[in-house]
This record gives sequence, C-alpha cells and structure tokens, in this order.
Amino acid sequence: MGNRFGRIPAGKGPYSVGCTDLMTGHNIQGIFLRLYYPSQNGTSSEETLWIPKKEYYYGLSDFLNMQRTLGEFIFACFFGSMTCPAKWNAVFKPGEKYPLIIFSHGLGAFRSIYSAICIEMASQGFVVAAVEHRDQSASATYYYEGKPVSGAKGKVSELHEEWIYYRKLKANEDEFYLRHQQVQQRADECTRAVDLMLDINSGKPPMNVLPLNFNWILLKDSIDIQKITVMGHSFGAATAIETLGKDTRFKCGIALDAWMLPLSPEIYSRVHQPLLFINSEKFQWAANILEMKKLSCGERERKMITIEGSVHQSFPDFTFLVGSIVGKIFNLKGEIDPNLAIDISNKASLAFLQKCLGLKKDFNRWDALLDGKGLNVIQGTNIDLPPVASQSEQ
Ligand SMILES: CCN(CC)CCN(C[C@]12C[C@](c3ccc(C(F)(F)F)cc3)(C1)C2)C(=O)Cn1c(SCc2ccc(F)cc2)nc(=O)c2c1C=CC2
Repeated sequence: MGNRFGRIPAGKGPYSVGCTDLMTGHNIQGIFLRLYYPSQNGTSSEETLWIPKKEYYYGLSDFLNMQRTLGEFIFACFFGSMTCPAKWNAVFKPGEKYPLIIFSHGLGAFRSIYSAICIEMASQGFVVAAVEHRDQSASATYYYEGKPVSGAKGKVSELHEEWIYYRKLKANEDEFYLRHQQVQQRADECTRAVDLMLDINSGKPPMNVLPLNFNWILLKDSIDIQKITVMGHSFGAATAIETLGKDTRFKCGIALDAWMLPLSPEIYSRVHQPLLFINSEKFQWAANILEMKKLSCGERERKMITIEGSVHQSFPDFTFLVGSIVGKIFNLKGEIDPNLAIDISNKASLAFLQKCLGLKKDFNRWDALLDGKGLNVIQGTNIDLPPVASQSEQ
C-alpha cells in the first residue's frame, strides 16, 4: 500500500514475488539479508512492511542530520505503514534454477529501500539477496546478542537486539581511509551472503535468528550457482566492483550511479568480469567518471549508459513516495518520471544479464538500451571529460 504521493511499482515479470528476512549468527560477524524471490501465487495475503522497525527512523534522522524525535515523527507519519509489493513469507516457487543477485545498498541506506529494483528482478525469475551491511554505513542495522545469564557461567539467556547506527565522518577524518575499510568489509559480507545462499541451495536450512518460519528446504537445488551477479547503488556499486575483484564466483556486476572514492586502483586490475555502469545525469562528476573509465578500457565487456533527467535518488524507493515539493527540496526526483527511470535501469540490467549469463529469456529485446539507444538514455556519460582523458578513450 502506498501513500497519497505514490507507491513502489510492482514487478512486471511473470513471477509472483515473495519476500522474507534472514539473519544468521549471534554476533556482528553474521549475515543479515532481505530475500526477494519467485513465489507460489496465493500463498500469502499480506504485503511486506517496507521499513520494518522504528530504529531505522532514528538512523535515517542521524544520517540526514535531523533530531531523532522529529525524524521519527515525520518518517512514521509518511512511511509508518508503507508496504512494498511483495508477499511477506510467501511460499518459494521450486522447480527451476534461478540466477542469484546479491544487492548492496548505499551510504545511509539499508536492505529494504531498493525494493522496486529487487522486486522487478525477482518477478523476472531471479533470487535477490539484499544484504544489510554492518560496517556502520547503513542508517541503522542490528544483530542479536545473547545476554550472559548472571551466575550461570557461559550460559546465555534471551537474545536482545544490538543496534548499530550510521557513523558520521569526523571533522578531521580522512574519508578515503574510512570508506576503503568499509568497502572491504562490505565485499566480505557479499561473499559470505553467497556462501549462505549456496549452503541453502545444497539443502542445508539456515539457522535464522529472526522469529520467522519459512520453508527453506524448497530452495534446495533452486539457485543456478554458475549465474551469480553482484549489484549495488552508489557506495553499494563500489562494493559490487570490490566484490568482483575479490570473488570470481560472481560472473558479472551492475554498478548503479557508482561512487568510486572507496576503491583503491589496485582492485581495477583484478576485475575481469563484465560490468555495466548505469549512471544518473545529475550525480556524476569528471573525476568519478574517469575512475570508471579506468575500469572500462580493454576488451572486457564494459558498458556505460546514463539516464537523462535522473538523479542519484532515482534508484532507491523514496523517489516513488514523495510529492514533487519534498522531491525537489531533497533532490529525490529528477525531471524524468521515477517509474520511467527505474524501468530503463531495470530493462538495461536484464538485457545485460542475459548477455553475460547466457539466460534463455527474452531480455535481449532491450539490448538497444545498452548502446544508449532509446528514450531518455544516452551511451556513456553526459559529463564533459578533460580532453586528454577523452583522447585515451578513442
Ligand atoms: C546530509 C547527509 N550527507 C551524508 C554524507 C549526504 C546525504 N546524501 C544525499 C541524500 C540521501 C538523501 C535523502 C534520502 C532520503 C530522504 C527522505 F526524506 F526521503 F527520506 C531525504 C534525503 C540525503 C539524499 C548522500 O549521502 C547521497 N549518497 C547516498 S544516498 C543513499 C540513500 C540513503 C538513505 C536513503 F533514505 C535513501 C538513499 N548513498 C551513497 O552511497 C552515497 C551518497 C553520496 C556519496 C555516496
């Protein structure tokens, strides 16, 4: 269910979409992810709560430099009962092998706010695991800690939630050093998310510390383990690139409006997989594009397109849920209709994945987008590069 401004668009593909949460481990080393998957129709009537706990409002307020009680009031009013168009805990649809996408969120975001992208991919026949990073780059996240029972040595009593909030950059702190540490932890979490999904695929049900009953056995032999992609937005796109360089089980990557600062150039020589850059028109700048170009040279399948009229926030879900006034103030909407922008991004992604993974689908009908052909899309970048740089690209 949406609000008076709009709602998160439903998946356009043939599969019904289910959603559930999975947290493993009783400490910060565990993995926390939201799973979007093809589901059996009619097995769940309730939609998925978009922002599942009020602590995320506290984290968002911190991130946006707002007072927590004010932020909580505003977010609870506007988004308190907002749902996304996926059936909560719907039964998984077995019977075929689905390619796997690991999705990495941006700075100040968390696992549930890219649901328009994740739901569309799941509706097209992908299993999508949106990880929630514990590197203090998320607005908020949590893990369960067993509280030692006083007296009984070593025994832990009931589990309690331990929240980690967004860590602001300190005044004299070197941003690269912090973000480079974080991007390495983020890549490690994407790798451990694949380990977890492969265990599940082998028929080993996970130890979910969240109080949910979900039939994980149905996922046995349902992941195509040769078709694993990593995808992310902004800091999450840098995470995707770092992950490609560290884990060759990932066959390709999609970088949505990548923020290249956290990456050190030494990773570029280790990324050999195909990579698609989908940029917004307004966020990018020359130095950032030049870093992408360092990755784009050479024969490897590297594509870059830019969505005209789009902004950095055209990829997360807020762009669908705010009116034009708040949208303008916070730069959450560009000139392009948010549904059209995400449509271009999703179709280009699907066409790219079919090409890289050899899918037997009809996503090739959107190949033209990958060459920048189509409404509101251009090949490469709209950013003017210094002459010497553009020469090297000829
Ligand atoms: C002032 C804070 N200052 C911190 C460095 C800059 C804040 N900022 C611009 C913002 C996020 C904005 C936002 C969101 C959401 C509402 C709402 F009202 F709709 F909720 C409003 C206003 C404020 C647009 C960004 O950081 C942009 N950005 C992002 S935004 C990811 C995100 C986070 C939270 C969300 F709810 C939605 C999306 N992810 C990145 O990986 C990177 C960057 C920049 C470089 C790398």
